[in-house]
Amino acid sequence: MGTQESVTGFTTADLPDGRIFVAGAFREGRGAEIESRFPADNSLNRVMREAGPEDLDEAMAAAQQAAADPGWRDLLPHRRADYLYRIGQGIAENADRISYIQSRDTGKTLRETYALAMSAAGTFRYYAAALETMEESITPSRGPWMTFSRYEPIGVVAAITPWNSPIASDAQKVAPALAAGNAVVLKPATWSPLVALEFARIVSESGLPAGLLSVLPGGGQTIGDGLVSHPATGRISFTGGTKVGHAIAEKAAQRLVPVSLELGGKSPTIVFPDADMDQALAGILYGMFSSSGQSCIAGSRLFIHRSIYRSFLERLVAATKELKVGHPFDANTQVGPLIHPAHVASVARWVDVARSEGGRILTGGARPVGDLYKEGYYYLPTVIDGVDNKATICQEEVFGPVLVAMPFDNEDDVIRMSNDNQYGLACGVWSQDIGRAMAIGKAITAGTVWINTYKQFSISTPFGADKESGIGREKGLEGLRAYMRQKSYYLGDPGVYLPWALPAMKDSG
Ligand SMILES: NC(=O)C1=CN([C@@H]2O[C@H](COP(=O)(O)OP(=O)(O)OC[C@H]3O[C@@H](n4cnc5c(N)ncnc54)[C@H](O)[C@@H]3O)[C@@H](O)[C@H]2O)C=CC1
Ligand SMILES: CN(C=O)/C=C(\CC(=O)O)C(=O)O
Repeated sequence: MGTQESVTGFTTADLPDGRIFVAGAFREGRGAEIESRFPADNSLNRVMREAGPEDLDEAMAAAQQAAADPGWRDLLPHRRADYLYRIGQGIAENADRISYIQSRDTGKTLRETYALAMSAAGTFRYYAAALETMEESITPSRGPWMTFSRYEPIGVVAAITPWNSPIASDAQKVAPALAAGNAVVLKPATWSPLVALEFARIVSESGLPAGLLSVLPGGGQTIGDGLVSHPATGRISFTGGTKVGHAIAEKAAQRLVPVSLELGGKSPTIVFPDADMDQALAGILYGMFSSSGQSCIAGSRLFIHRSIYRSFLERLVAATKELKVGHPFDANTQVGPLIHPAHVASVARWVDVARSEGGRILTGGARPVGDLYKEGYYYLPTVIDGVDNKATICQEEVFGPVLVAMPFDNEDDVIRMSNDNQYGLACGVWSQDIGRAMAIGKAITAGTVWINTYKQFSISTPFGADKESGIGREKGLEGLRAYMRQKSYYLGDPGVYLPWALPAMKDSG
């Protein structure tokens, strides 16, 4: 793979050395030994030790101490912003390196991982700017006092992230949590431990006081569960699968710890006959098969109006066959490998489920063959039809490059089918009748509606959903408030003496 590696300007020597980041220092973890491997060819990234329970306890103690330190707790917002600006600048200056490390971690293409790195840099800049401009609120007085809200830090935030877009999801939690004046203990996914450690290096170089961030790669059942259960955890911010989200929410409920949950999806995309077909085709391919389909918002259920079903589906299948499935370092690659062999097997099992339900595999449905693919964790972009919306393959999240297409007859029909699903994360509508598209978007249960576009993100726009797709919102100012505690103040007017009892109630007789 040397030739591919050389195009990056980096080698595996540039990968983080695998030490975890605890209370401002890098050191070997005291947990299990793991291997991090490159999904493109199964080559070794690092052998490292994950965090152990002792590391978690030390990180949490340091976080508590750092959060309570007046030097941080009482720091004025624009001074906290200085740290976030420095971290954002550090990420931007190291974007190529972060991109390489994240690609080695996850198998995502360099184009995708560079975009995620710059997204993370923008996230830190956005929340720094928010800190400098966010206003508190004086509420209309209803008595001889002035009323206003103050927003205070929570204390220690447990941030738990998935493997599909680690640097972006790490930043979307750590930046607002620090901006709000908290300390953060971050646990990245077991399958993508390295880029979070590069992130830790950049944060460390920003001069952020020790203890305010620790990064503990470790198992979900050990470090993840330990974070959720730890008495010092004041808020849990989780992104991952719905099943784990439920488990975390149940644990958090025992201590009434607030949670934000960014979970799974099975998002519908709808194509009307008046859509710009070329635009819709490009958007649907990107919305489904970029990130190799490993995206929470992947448009994995495609509803095509019956009048154009055959013609549009034929174009879609032909275009899917043309997608470049290749090495993540190849600039022409559109679809790279999946994260892990176990995930390839999971995706293949879902395609077998579709077959068992009468699904027709119109393209894909297998691993690619050829020297390039034999060591990597590849799976072909797959399009299936011939099943109805009640089928398991239409109800469950695959989190891989598998699209299911179905016809619809009218707006009521497609709204009903779109909502007939446990998830409610996102939806896409392709129509040049914007009034209709807005009405469809309003009627579908989804946290994000894309109209004549798809899978576009902005840190200034809240993201999240309901039903089995989560609780709460990330990004935007809502994403900042989530890491604060609102406190109401009543400031009594001078010289006003409160009557002993409230004015007598009017005689109700
Ligand atoms: N809604 C959103 O914004 C996003 C949602 N996702 C979802 O994430 C999933 C794929 O990511 P995975 O890492 O496979 O999800 P996962 O749920 O298996 O793991 C997510 C994180 O939780 C940890 N974890 C696992 N069990 C835990 C437990 N009992 N207690 C605490 N932590 C635990 C894991 O180690 C990992 O760090 C998909 O369902 C996808 O839809 C992914 C990206 C964005
Ligand atoms: C939530 N989200 C982006 O904000 C999801 C993404 C892209 C990313 O993580 O940046 C995804 O699932 O691919």
